[in-house]
Amino acid sequence: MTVGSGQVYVVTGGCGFLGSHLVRMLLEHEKNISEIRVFDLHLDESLRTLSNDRVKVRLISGDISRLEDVREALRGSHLVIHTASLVDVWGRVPASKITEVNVTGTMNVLQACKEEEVQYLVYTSSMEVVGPNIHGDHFYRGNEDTEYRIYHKEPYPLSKAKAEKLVLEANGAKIKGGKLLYTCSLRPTGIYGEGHELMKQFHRQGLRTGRCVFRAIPPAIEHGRVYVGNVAWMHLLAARQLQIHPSTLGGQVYFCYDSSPYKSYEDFNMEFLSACGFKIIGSRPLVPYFLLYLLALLNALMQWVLHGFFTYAPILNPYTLAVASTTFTVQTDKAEKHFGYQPLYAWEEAKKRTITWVKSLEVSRKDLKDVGEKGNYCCN
Ligand SMILES: NC(=O)c1ccc[n+]([C@@H]2O[C@H](COP(=O)([O-])OP(=O)(O)OC[C@H]3O[C@@H](n4cnc5c(N)ncnc54)[C@H](O)[C@@H]3O)[C@@H](O)[C@H]2O)c1
Ligand SMILES: C[C@@H](CO)CCC[C@@H](C)[C@H]1CC[C@H]2[C@@H]3[C@H](O)C=C4C[C@@H](O)CC[C@]4(C)[C@H]3CC[C@]12C
Repeated sequence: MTVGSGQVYVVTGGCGFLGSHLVRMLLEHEKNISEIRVFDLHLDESLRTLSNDRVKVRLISGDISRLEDVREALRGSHLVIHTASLVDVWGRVPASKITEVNVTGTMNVLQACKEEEVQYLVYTSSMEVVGPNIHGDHFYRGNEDTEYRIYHKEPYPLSKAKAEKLVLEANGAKIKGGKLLYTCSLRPTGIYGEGHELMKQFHRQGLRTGRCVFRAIPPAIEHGRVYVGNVAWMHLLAARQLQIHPSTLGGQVYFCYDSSPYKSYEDFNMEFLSACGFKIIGSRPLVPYFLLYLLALLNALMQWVLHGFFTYAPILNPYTLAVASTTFTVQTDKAEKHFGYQPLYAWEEAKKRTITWVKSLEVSRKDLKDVGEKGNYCCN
């Protein structure tokens, strides 16, 4: 295999949901690279096979919270896309671990950039660095300048906000050799698409309830969603343009957006699940909000009681309920203005791809155990 003399990109968390899409996106659309280093705690060996004549995909097993691992991965590279993170809003992982990976890990990436002379860093942040807040203030089609009462209490958003602040503060810092470091931060809303773990859970849950989804959230609550392919595309463009126009992109934050429709979390999921015969029951929530809130509180109490015996971490807790029940949607064109971003996938294409993937879950489940739901496999 002959590999050219292009740039070397490091993708931390490159085996994750977003990370693996990003690696594929770089391979297909970024002509200027000769090596992609996929740095992750848990390696997905299938990515190795993506190497081609032009680009080598190198899998590096390492822990972002260990500076030495990060330094080694970054040595001799040109640019880092830092997506590695512990994504947990359910209490599956202790808060200290989330901080260690998300905050200390990001400090390590910054430190390694300085010591290993890597000039460019694109950070995957989250809408959660802004909100929704626990007061339930709606953020209705806002942009990067919209005023909002930012209030963080939960470990995940708190850690993402701290990490993003560190990343932005590091913009313009001197690195070894005297050059400057340039950083920017991308803030996706709820990402969806092929490989989305939570969608798998909702799909499994729906099969258990006879392909019925019981409406819990008022349909008027808008929840921002963005297709994973477009998030990856925006990372690619940001990485490219950060090097060409560092003074424009450096130190900036950008929401990740595309043409996905503004809908409630449940109605949006139904865009895909309905293609597999799922139905949403109720045009309004079937359970009053206060009961749902009590259930969420009960779940939190159970988690606390059972702590030490086993990890009880159901999908519904007071925080996830607050996020799902508060409008948070983005309408902006900052990324378009600053670096020419336009979604690569139109909504219809993103939807088609996601439906194909959701349908493939049905096939694999059927192959696995032929679950005795015969006749229920009624994908259109
Ligand atoms: N999923 C979403 O809806 C969403 C929305 C906004 C932002 N984000 C952000 O996007 C990024 C990617 O999220 P995702 O949904 O693909 O999550 P993911 O869990 O699928 O991917 C994260 C990856 O990071 C790796 N990782 C975790 N701890 C590590 C460690 N100590 N060292 C090295 N690697 C480690 C994991 O193994 C995993 O492959 C994260 O930064 C997340 O905060 C996600
Ligand atoms: C009340 C339930 C009835 O069906 C629905 C609960 C749904 C919640 C579990 C999810 C609703 C919104 C999600 C979050 C959002 O999409 C954005 C996120 C940002 C990202 O950085 C991490 C994931 C998440 C926090 C995501 C998590 C799951 C929800 C809270």
